[in-house]
Parts: sequence; C-alpha cells; structure tokens
Amino acid sequence: MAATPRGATPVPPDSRPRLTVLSGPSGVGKSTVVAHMRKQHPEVWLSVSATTRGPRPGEQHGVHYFFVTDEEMDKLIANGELLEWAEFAGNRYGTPRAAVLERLEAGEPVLLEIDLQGARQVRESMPEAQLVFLAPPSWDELVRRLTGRGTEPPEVIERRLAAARTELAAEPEFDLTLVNTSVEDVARELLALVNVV
Ligand SMILES: Nc1ncnc2c1ncn2[C@@H]1O[C@H](COP(=O)(O)OP(=O)(O)OP(=O)(O)O)[C@@H](O)[C@H]1O
Ligand SMILES: Nc1nc2c(ncn2[C@@H]2O[C@H](COP(=O)(O)O)[C@@H](O)[C@H]2O)c(=O)[nH]1
Repeated sequence: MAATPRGATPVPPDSRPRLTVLSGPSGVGKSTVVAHMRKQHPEVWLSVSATTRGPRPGEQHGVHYFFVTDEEMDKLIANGELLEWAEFAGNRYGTPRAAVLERLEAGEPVLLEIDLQGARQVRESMPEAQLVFLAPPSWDELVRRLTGRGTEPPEVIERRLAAARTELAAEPEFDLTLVNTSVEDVARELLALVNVV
C-alpha cells in the first residue's frame, strides 16, 4: 500500500536545498525508513544527534548518536551548540548546530530525525524547514512495533507510549503526514521530499 500523504503541501521545485524534519511517535519506524532511504541513496545527509541515552546493541558513537554524559550535554546546551534539544522519556537529545548549518550553507539538503518538542523548536528558529510527520497505520500497530523492537523495558515503553499520545495529537502542526504502512513507499516519498530524487 502506498504511503498516504495527508494534508500534503506541494514541495516547491525551486526551494532546494532545504531542511527536512522527520518526526513521529517512538516506534513508528523513523529510523527504519531513514536507513532504507540511505541504503539506496547514501548521499542523504542525516544529522547525528547527541544523547544522554546509553547505546543499544549495535549502535556506534558518531554513527547513530554521539553518546554523551549529562555533564557533556549540559555544556553543549550552555554553549549554544545545539540547534534544538529536548528531554524525551528520561533522556536528553539534541541536534549539533554547526554541522547542520555547514551543510545548508554548502547548499546540501539536511534531514533531522527528532521528536515533537525538537520539531517545534526548529519551526520557530527556521520557519523555512519542512516538517514531516510519520504516523502509524493504527495505535495497536504502534504498540506492536515498539514492544516488538525489544530495546526498552516495559516501564520505558509505557513512557514512550504516553509521549506518543501527545505526539499523535500534534500531527496537524506538521506540513505533511506519511503513514508508515510500507517502509519502501515511505522511503520513496521522503527521498522526493528531501530533493534527492
Ligand atoms: N512499515 C513497517 N512495518 C512493520 N514494521 C516496521 C515498519 N517500520 C518499522 N517497523 C519496525 O518497527 C520497529 C520500530 O522502528 P524504528 O526503530 O525505526 O522506530 P523509530 O520511530 O525510529 O523509534 P524511536 O523513535 O523509538 O527511535 C522496528 O522493529 C522496525 O523494524
Ligand atoms: N528533540 C530531539 N529529539 C531527538 C533527537 N535525536 C533523536 N530524537 C528523538 O528522540 C526519540 C527517542 O529516540 P531513541 O533513539 O532513544 O529511540 C525519538 O523520537 C527520536 O526521534 C534530537 O537531536 N533532538
């Protein structure tokens, strides 16, 4: 089934390069979709966030995240080194500002995969950014994906699902919604949105 754009805002052809924000509830499939895009098009540049969360099995420092201590995160925030940051389900996450600005200034499209609070901050500071919401086909499927991933204990899953209710309610704030029924279809839609194909 095709990814379903809801409330689609046409992407102006003359607007490249641009900043694209991909957001959506935990477990909806953001990382899966982005990994699929980048497998086909390694030139898609994704910002690597800093986080105080510990690495999951297989996650590498500098590749999936910059894994930092609370003190290091405090410094990044205090020094204004983050374009946006948020606390999500007990950990802090933030987008290193310099790398994003360098890419944009070099004329390259930039993709951020961040939570709702971060998306709202980007909307404020960079109103030209396009905000894309990734939605699950249903609530039950979201719960299945988040639990099925097997990376969080039950209490963390509960916190993430509580945040998911807020995030789903904020969908109308986004420029465009893609429903993640098929990873391949969503990846194709996103590639077009980030101006890579
Ligand atoms: N279209 C899909 N159909 C079925 N399963 C999917 C689909 N997309 C992703 N998944 C699965 O859902 C789980 C969660 O995906 P993923 O980790 O990419 O979510 P996420 O949105 O990045 O989550 P988080 O915000 O917590 O990092 C994974 O096990 C993934 O394989
Ligand atoms: N506001 C920000 N949110 C971010 C950033 N990097 C990731 N995230 C979001 O956090 C949650 C949880 O991620 P997980 O890897 O622990 O599952 C998820 O919604 C991510 O999109 C960031 O730099 N800023």
